[in-house]
Amino acid sequence: MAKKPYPTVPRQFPKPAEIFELMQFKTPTLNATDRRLEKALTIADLRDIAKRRTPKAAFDYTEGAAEGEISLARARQAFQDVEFHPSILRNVPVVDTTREVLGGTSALPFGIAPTGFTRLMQTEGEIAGAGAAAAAGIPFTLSTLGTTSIEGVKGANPTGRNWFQLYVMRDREISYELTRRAAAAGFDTLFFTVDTPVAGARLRDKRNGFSIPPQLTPGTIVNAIPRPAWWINFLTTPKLEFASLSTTGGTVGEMLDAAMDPTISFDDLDIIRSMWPGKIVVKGVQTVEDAKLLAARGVDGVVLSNHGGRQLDRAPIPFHLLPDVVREVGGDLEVHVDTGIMNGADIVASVALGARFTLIGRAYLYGLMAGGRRGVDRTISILRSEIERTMKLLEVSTLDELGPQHVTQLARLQPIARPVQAAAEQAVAAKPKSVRAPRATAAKATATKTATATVKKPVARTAAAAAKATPTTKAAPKA
Ligand SMILES: Cc1cc2nc3c(=O)[nH]c(=O)nc-3n(C[C@H](O)[C@H](O)[C@H](O)COP(=O)(O)O)c2cc1C
Repeated sequence: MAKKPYPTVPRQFPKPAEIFELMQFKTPTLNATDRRLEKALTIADLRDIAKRRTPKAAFDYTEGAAEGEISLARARQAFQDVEFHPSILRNVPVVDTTREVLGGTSALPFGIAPTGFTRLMQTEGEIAGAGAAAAAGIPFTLSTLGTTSIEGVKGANPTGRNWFQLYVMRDREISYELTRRAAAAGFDTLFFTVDTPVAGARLRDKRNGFSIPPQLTPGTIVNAIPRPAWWINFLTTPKLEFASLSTTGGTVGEMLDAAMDPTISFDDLDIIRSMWPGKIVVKGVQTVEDAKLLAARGVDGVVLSNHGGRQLDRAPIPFHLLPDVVREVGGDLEVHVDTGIMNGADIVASVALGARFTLIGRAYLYGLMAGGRRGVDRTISILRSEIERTMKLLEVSTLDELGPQHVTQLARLQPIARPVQAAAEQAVAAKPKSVRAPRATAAKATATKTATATVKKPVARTAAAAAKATPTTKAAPKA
């Protein structure tokens, strides 16, 4: 045979031992839920499973946000627009993900956010959430609109950390009584939610005709056929209802509107604070100015949050607020952040920019809908491995080593407040000062002044945003 003009790999007969080596099959997972969950590698995968298994109205109630759902989309986008700056050769064989938060420890830098009507998503509801949190060593937050009682959650997480989220309602006594019960049950922190003076417009609920309690219509029956497990769970477990409130029917939005009080104020915060023996955190802070007011009032923490986009649409992106708020009040109180977290790397980025802690809402609920308690365990384990992997790739061994040098927030939408203010300032400067304005003009001048003052704050933020890295300066680490 003619010699080949290039080197070749020698050929042989297949060896049985080598074939056998290739045939080491994995023992099959017998439990169907585990089998399903094993295939979920990301929170987005859990979401896909959740969507297949949950009736449309319940899934949409969970996944949906307010109006055009722009707040949520932007918050998620902001996390995707993170650029990380890894260090190298720092010898990091293991990472420590524990975090001191609000006077206690959490094994991971996130906890489970308060969510209302949770047993709608899957019948195990808060019991699954609190149990999974207990197993993982992270805090669980029970909502005022929860479907399991304060004492029921304590039973599911007897030795771990439980937090209680409070809505101050029209009937103040209901809120005061819940506060007393949560304190008596040993919940260590109260989250006072302030972004819900009225309900946001959850249009999916309206379109789906979703009401409390859920009603059977021809549409829901057709939708139920491919989702028998959810219905079997629903019909064979205790009635789905709010554990701490009696409801009057209608959508969740209509119920919220009936229960909430748009007149709540800082005085209510002071009253609740005087009643609560533990730590108090205000959830739903959306401006630097409000964070400063709260720091001056001595609260223990704030959650930068727009309620997962379920309240005001086109609200500020909490993750973008983070550096400014941390700079202004980070020395006085703990700054937490939520809305849009779908990946452990989102949590790492938040910690790097100064968040003491983060909360997960839908990421937890997707797991719950995908597989009850096991699904929530899966959510936590996915996020844990993403956090650990990101830390190892950044070559930091503790969360405290993370800093702004590790993250650039790439700007996508630039505020245009600056030219507006510049024009207003120019107009004021152009006015001859020596001429005494007649009455009407004086009134106009005052109006211009007010307009200038109101655009000033966004401009200050604009300047801060501009100082953040933009796509053109993206290689520069954030100061
Ligand atoms: C279905 C659902 C119900 C919620 N219910 C409450 C609630 O009762 N009280 C509250 O303070 N926040 C509530 N939230 C907001 C969450 O606590 C959290 O701020 C939000 O989910 C974070 O955004 P994410 O879902 O993108 O993680 C709810 C969120 C969802 C998705």
